[in-house]
Amino acid sequence: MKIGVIGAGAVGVGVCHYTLAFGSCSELVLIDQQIGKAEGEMMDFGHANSLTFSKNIRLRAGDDYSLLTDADIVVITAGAQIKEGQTRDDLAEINSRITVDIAQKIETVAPNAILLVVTNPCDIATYFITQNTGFPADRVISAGCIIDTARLMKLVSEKVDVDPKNVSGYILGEHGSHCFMPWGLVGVAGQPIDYYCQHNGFDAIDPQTLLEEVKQAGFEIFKRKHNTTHGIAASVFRMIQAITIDEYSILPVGTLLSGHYGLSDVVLSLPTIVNARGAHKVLEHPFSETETRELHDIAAALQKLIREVQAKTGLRGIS
Ligand SMILES: NC(=O)c1ccc[n+]([C@@H]2O[C@H](COP(=O)([O-])OP(=O)(O)OC[C@H]3O[C@@H](n4cnc5c(N)ncnc54)[C@H](O)[C@@H]3O)[C@@H](O)[C@H]2O)c1
Repeated sequence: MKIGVIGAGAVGVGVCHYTLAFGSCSELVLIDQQIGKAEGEMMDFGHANSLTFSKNIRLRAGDDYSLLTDADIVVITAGAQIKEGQTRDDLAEINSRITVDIAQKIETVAPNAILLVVTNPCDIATYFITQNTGFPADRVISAGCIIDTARLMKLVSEKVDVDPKNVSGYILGEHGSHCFMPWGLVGVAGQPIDYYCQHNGFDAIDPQTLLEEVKQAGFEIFKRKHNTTHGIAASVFRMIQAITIDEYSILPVGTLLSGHYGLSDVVLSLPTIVNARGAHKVLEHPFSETETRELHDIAAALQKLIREVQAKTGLRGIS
């Protein structure tokens, strides 16, 4: 298994760290336009190879895409980072150009790779990659709402005093402000969350307040340390594991919809089975009328942004 990471910034290095510490691959390649940054990080990681718990993974770094030849998975984290006061959508034009250019370069050397797109706005970037490269849609996956769902689990766990891993539920839609939370899917140990609170002495949780907390969680971190790294790196590692182990894991990742819920020409996060071949299947859930309307409204908002980016960049998009 050969894994590539594009972008030796905070997120890319975090993904490398998880992969080296907990993952399993024979070769890890870090690419950045700042060649010294990529090389320095890999030299630094390489010193862990001498320690007994470390796997002797071949480490490569540089700015040359031929290093990625025949890579199985490539994680794209390169691009502009949000500045204070900006939203993820403010990066749409610049990062769509950057990520499409990167994906086209990857295609020349690793056409069978599965691409995991992290660069924000990740669902828009993923959309443009599917439209401007030959990668099939099931092999271009946005990290989407995995991190938002992890934040939901953590927030609920703190309110009801349990391990976040015992909290179920999903944030779906866009990784950003256009997301929604099907309340009927939020629960603890199989119990609906309202029932759990009522029977275990906890105050009822207000869904709107909770959703707002989830949306703000990234910005709260950003205000303090000017990036978010550990949660997103762990989310990407979760995707890498689902692929390398052929786990058929159901993850709230973003994929190009083709008729699901009556939607096409947009990348949205929905519970999706991920296996060794990529996004195997998007699950169709019996959402309420309100939730289905929310999903369609989110799709419309993203398609508006796609059209704006298309007009400014000339990238292929919605016809
Ligand atoms: N999807 C998510 O949940 C999520 C979470 C956190 C961050 N992000 C996004 O991930 C991206 C990276 O964040 P970061 O904190 O690592 O940023 P960073 O600024 O620390 O690193 C970005 C790296 O990309 C490199 N780069 C830029 N353009 C490049 C190109 N064309 N080719 C090669 N390398 C290039 C830069 O040299 C830099 O090293 C940002 O877009 C950020 O918004 C997404």
